[in-house]
Amino acid sequence: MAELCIAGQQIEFCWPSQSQPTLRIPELSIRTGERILLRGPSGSGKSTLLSLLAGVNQPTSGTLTILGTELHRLNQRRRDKFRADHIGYIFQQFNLLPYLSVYRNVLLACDFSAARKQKLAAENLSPEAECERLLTHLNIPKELWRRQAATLSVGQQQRVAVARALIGKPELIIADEPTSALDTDARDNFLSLLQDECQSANITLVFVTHDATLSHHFDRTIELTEINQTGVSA
Ligand SMILES: Nc1ncnc2c1ncn2[C@@H]1O[C@H](COP(=O)(O)OP(=O)(O)OP(=O)(O)O)[C@@H](O)[C@H]1O
Repeated sequence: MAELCIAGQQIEFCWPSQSQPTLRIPELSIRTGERILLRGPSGSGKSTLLSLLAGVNQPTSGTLTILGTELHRLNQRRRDKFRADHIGYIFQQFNLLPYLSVYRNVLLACDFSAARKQKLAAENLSPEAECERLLTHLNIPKELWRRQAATLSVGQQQRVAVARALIGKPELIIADEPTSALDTDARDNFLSLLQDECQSANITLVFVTHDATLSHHFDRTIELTEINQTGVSA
């Protein structure tokens, strides 16, 4: 059986301010290298589940293992390090540092992770060379690399955020609706580039969207309303 990147049993999560759990998921298995579309209506708990996968929040009960590690057993400092080393996160609003250059924004992910730098070094790559390869593959013209990130278009910022998530080949990429501001052509192009990079490095991808028309880009779609036994709350 293929190795699991994500394995969860009886995962339950309740926000401290809420009386009912947002998530109650009996079983969640995602194989290494699988590219998953996670879908569900607004308020169904997609971002909440991503926060558990990234170790930002911990399940209230049950077990959740990411790359063989139960993140809730780590202290905050080791969880942050685990995330920097092994997980690339693409946020809905990209979260680039607006006054830093495109180039520095991408390299930042390596500044925070010796493991990412080591992985590149093992392939005789410098972070700078990999940054340039990714920006080129993601169609960011060279004349933009020294510009402040905030001066780029939304679509360009989105691709810079992908380069930052991918640099140093983390094992897991989590993307929280990064395509919502794109038109259909730009979205398909963006997804193809992201998929290419994940496929070539055997990176597991968990990609959240409302949009069912994107499912053909992925190996498998998980409908949150089907696996979550609390039902939809919105
Ligand atoms: N920080 C928080 N504190 C308390 N409750 C929260 C918090 N974040 C989310 N929730 C609640 O958890 C439930 C699921 O929210 P979540 O953001 O995970 O849904 P979603 O599926 O990602 O929605 P959307 O598609 O609109 O982004 C909602 O009822 C929401 O009110």
